[in-house]
Amino acid sequence: MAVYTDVNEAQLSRFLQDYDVGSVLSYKGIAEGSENSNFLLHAERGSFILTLYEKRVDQSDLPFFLCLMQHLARRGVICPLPVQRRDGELIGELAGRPAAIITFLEGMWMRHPTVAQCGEVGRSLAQLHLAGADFPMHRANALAVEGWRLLWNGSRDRADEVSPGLAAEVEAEFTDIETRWPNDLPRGIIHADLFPDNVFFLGDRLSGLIDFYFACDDFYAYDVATCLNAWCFETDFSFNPAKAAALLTGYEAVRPLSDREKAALPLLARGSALRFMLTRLYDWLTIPDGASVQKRDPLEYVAKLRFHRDVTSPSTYGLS
Ligand SMILES: Nc1ncnc2c1ncn2[C@@H]1O[C@H](COP(=O)(O)OP(=O)(O)O)[C@@H](O)[C@H]1O
Ligand SMILES: N[C@@H](CCOP(=O)(O)O)C(=O)O
Repeated sequence: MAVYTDVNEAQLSRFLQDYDVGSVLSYKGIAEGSENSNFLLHAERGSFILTLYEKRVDQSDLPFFLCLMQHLARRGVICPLPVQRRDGELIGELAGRPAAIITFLEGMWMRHPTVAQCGEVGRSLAQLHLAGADFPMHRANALAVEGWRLLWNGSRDRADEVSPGLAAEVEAEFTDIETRWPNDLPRGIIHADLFPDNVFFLGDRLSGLIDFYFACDDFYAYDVATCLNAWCFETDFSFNPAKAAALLTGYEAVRPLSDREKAALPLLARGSALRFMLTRLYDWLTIPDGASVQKRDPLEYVAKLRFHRDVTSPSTYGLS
């Protein structure tokens, strides 16, 4: 689910008086998503997504996320455009939560993306990186290497409940990854969560990137590594080299990777797999069974971690 906070008609009508979108025609909660409460809103002047920001989002980050979407949309990235209130602000308050309206994007996310769609994602990711280069705001990656430790401290003692031996395996990963993590690769604004459920398609044409609520400053190649993990493995967790080659070729058609970025990819992909394994593990152990939030399988990311651990050359990903 992703409606944690309910909104009644009177509250919504009052909220919309601060916007120039006309009156409500209809609205309904959206089940997908996990962080915030989202509603599909049909108003007299169009269709929008209404988001109420919940506790997992730090309110002080909201101007960064919304101004970033505005910046990227103005530079041609196909992403939602936040709607300005009459007073020029992007954030209001609804049902006691900070709230915003963004434009609705047509399309569907792909549960089984094709090789061609992976190429489109690579291309769009590189466009996002270039378009974000002159964005004046900054946000440190709260889920960079140091942040992983905090998550791990909250789950280490129970990790073996999920898979025997997992605690020792993850400890060894931390030691290796923390020691070897690069500190001087090209960096800038990254999406940081560009999974298939955050990318819409109309056929093979990419029609939108959404969910910028993990966006931050970090290595561009780390964002590429996250996409390799999210897009280029099959449901049995096997790696699909054709999808990886297409994703990287699409990316490099817009922003070529340097030799150092390419050489770092196996380690970055391992680190990214560890990051998503840790958030999933934490949720797996802390969200009660039967809660309406969808829990994602941490073992999927253990399998990806193991795959990258054995990669000795970026050529495995289709790079020369
Ligand atoms: N701009 C948009 N256009 C169309 N649908 C959207 C848009 N933004 C969000 N959605 C819908 O809302 C769902 C949840 O959005 P998302 O930003 O991923 O939420 P969360 O941050 O809670 O994970 C998406 O899966 C999609 O169905
Ligand atoms: N993509 C992450 C979870 C974040 O969920 P989202 O609904 O905000 O995209 C994962 O798969 O672990």
